[in-house]
Amino acid sequence: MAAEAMAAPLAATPPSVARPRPTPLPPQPQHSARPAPSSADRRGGTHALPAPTQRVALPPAESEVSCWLARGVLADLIPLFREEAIERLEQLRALTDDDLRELGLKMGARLRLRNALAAPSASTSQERGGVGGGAAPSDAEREDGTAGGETVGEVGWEGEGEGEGEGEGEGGGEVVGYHSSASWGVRAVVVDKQLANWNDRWDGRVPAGGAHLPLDLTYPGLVRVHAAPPLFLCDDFLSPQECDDLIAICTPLVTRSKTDGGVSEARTSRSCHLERDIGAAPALLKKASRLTGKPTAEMETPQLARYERGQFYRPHHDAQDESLSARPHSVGSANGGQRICTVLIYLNQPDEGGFTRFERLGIEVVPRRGRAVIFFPAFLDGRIDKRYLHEARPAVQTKYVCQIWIRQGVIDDGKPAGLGFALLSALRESR
Ligand SMILES: O=C(O)CCC(=O)C(=O)O
Ligand SMILES: [Fe+2]
Repeated sequence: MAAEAMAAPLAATPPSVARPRPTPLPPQPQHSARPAPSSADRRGGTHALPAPTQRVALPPAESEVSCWLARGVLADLIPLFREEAIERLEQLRALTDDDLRELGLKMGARLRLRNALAAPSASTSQERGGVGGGAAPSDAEREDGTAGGETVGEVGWEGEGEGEGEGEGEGGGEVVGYHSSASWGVRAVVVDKQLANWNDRWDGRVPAGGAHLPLDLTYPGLVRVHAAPPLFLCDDFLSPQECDDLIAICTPLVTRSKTDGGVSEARTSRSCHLERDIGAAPALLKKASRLTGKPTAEMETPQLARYERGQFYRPHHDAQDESLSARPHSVGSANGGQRICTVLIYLNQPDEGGFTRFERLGIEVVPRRGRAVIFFPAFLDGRIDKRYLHEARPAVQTKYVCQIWIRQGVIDDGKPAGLGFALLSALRESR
């Protein structure tokens, strides 16, 4: 389904591996004659919001109950409550002992559940801004602040640009800064020429006149580490507690990650999606919103992913590659438009491996707990920016990440939050 294709980034394959055939796409709605203004327009940008969206299912996201159960010793009950569509903690609380017995829960499980619900951690996520209690996993965390890998040099920061409008010329770029301290960790890599000229129908030219989503450059900790195209890091984007919460949620929920064509040998991690309005998601999306100026309704449900030793995500673009699509712009315009910004956050800090490599920029980002990497898979107008080809290098130790993909416009996920969507659409229409 088209929306799933967008929610799971397109996997691209190196030349030695057969390229997966683009998934045939269902008929797509046409752009409306009069697109509504986008948030960027309101900020003075020039791009147009994609057509009113078609209601297309997004990948299934985990419910509040699943996330809460996942945090404690109750993960075994997730399938049961999923099956019964018990999604909110208040629904769970309303179940009587008889109800639970009827659902087939043994006395031991009923007791565990009752005790867990009585604990302070069982207040709703909205009240707490987090998800239930339970010990966070202790894997792969380092407190000494170091990260593996050789760092090849140090240069001073050359100031921060405005994050857009540099999109002309050849695909090369300039690393404006990386730090010699490995704990800081952006390192230059020798660009693999084959990948740099890799056969994704990119001739090395960057579309003229392209602008990227502007960021709030005053966001605490935001640093531009690559000039053109811009690539930003933001350390401590998430606190250690927020990272631990997300890791704890994702551990029992993840299933094999998919790409545009479903399960693929190009992407071997496991992942899940969180509802936008429950658990840790709202706080997470709020930060992304502050950073990008985009409303959370224009963000996909956050994804959590886990890589075990040896798992990877081969070079790919996060945006729909129109040149590979049978219907240019189709997936993007179907619901929310193209992905124009990726906020990738590392939730833990492996000692080695798991770097995010941008081969065409000649840099690798070192995973560091709480660090966000921000880049722009497509320009504001929806054209893909192929300079951001990237991959997750094979993990050596378990690695956890969280991804937030921001679209050109509002995503209609068919959820009650659709009220917000409807209001926003109405507001935009009336302008
Ligand atoms: O895990 C990483 O380092 C990169 C993940 C990624 O590129 C993706 O999920 O689209
Ligand atoms: Fe990606």
